[in-house]
This record gives sequence, C-alpha cells and structure tokens, in this order.
Amino acid sequence: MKVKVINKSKHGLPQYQTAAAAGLDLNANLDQDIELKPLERVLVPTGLFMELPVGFEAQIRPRSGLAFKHGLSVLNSPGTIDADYRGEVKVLLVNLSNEPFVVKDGERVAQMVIARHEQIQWEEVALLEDSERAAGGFGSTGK
Ligand SMILES: O=c1ccn([C@H]2C[C@H](O)[C@@H](COP(=O)(O)OP(=O)(O)OP(=O)(O)O)O2)c(=O)[nH]1
Ligand SMILES: [Mg+2]
Repeated sequence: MKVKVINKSKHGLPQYQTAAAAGLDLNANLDQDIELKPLERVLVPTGLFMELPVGFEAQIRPRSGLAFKHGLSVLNSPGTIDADYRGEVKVLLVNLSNEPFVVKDGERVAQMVIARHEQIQWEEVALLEDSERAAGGFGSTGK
C-alpha cells in the first residue's frame, strides 16, 4: 500500500505486533507530550499519510490495555479512514478515567484494522421482503 510518513521521531511504519494480528499499532507522532485530563479529548497525529485501495477502509480502534489500565479510549471508535482520504491519520483519544493521562511521543495509542467494504446502490421499492424477525429488535428475542 502506498504510504507517506512524516516521521519527526523515527517511529517507522505501524506494525502488526504478532504474526496473525488484525491491528497495526499506531504511534503518536508528537513534538511534546500531551496531558489529557479526565474527560478531555485530543486529536493525536500519527505522521501517517496513506492511499488505501478503493474498496478498503481503515478502522481506528482503542487498545484494550490502555482502556483497562488507564480508561483511555477512541471517542469515535471505530474511526473511519476513507480510501480517498489523503490527510494525516489522526486518533481521537479520550480519557474516561479520573486521573490525568500523559500521551508521549512514539507511544502506541490505538490500532488500525484494514478492512474491505461494499458501496451499495439504492433501489427504491414499495414493499420489503418479509422475514422471520420482521420489525423485532432491541431485546425482542428475550434475554
Ligand atoms: O478517527 C479518525 C476518523 C477520521 N479521520 C479522517 C479520515 C477520514 O476519511 C476523514 C473523515 O472522517 P469522518 O467521515 O469520520 O468525519 P466527518 O465528521 O464525517 O468529516 P467529513 O465531512 O470530512 O467526512 O477524517 C481520521 O484521521 N481519524
Ligand atoms: Mg464523513
């Protein structure tokens, strides 16, 4: 995949940490630390600019370790990177704990999953096909 990295601190390209990992860990690319107070959010730059093939998207997801230990999440999870986006990939971090969290340069703040997706064409119809579920939802099948 085409990629352009603005690498202020030489973090290299995002990597799969194990052989069959789904997520590529994303490093914060910072000039200085960012302190995130409780319930604060921040857009963390990654230094990564890429060109996804058409028909693919990238999903930005939290890392469970940071979520569990520090209450850190990705506010818009899963963030969506469109194939035609040419800007810098950024991570919208939120601190859901009661303690401040300091984001450091190079820290693996989130992970990115590359996935195929469809684009649909609308076809307007008068009637929709019947189904067993019909309009049932929101607990309609019981606990
Ligand atoms: O976590 C994210 C989410 C989005 N983006 C970039 C890539 C994406 O292609 C673009 C637009 O994202 P989205 O469609 O979620 O945002 P929007 O609020 O709908 O903005 P837009 O009107 O630009 O589509 O912003 C990121 O870098 N990180
Ligand atoms: Mg959008």
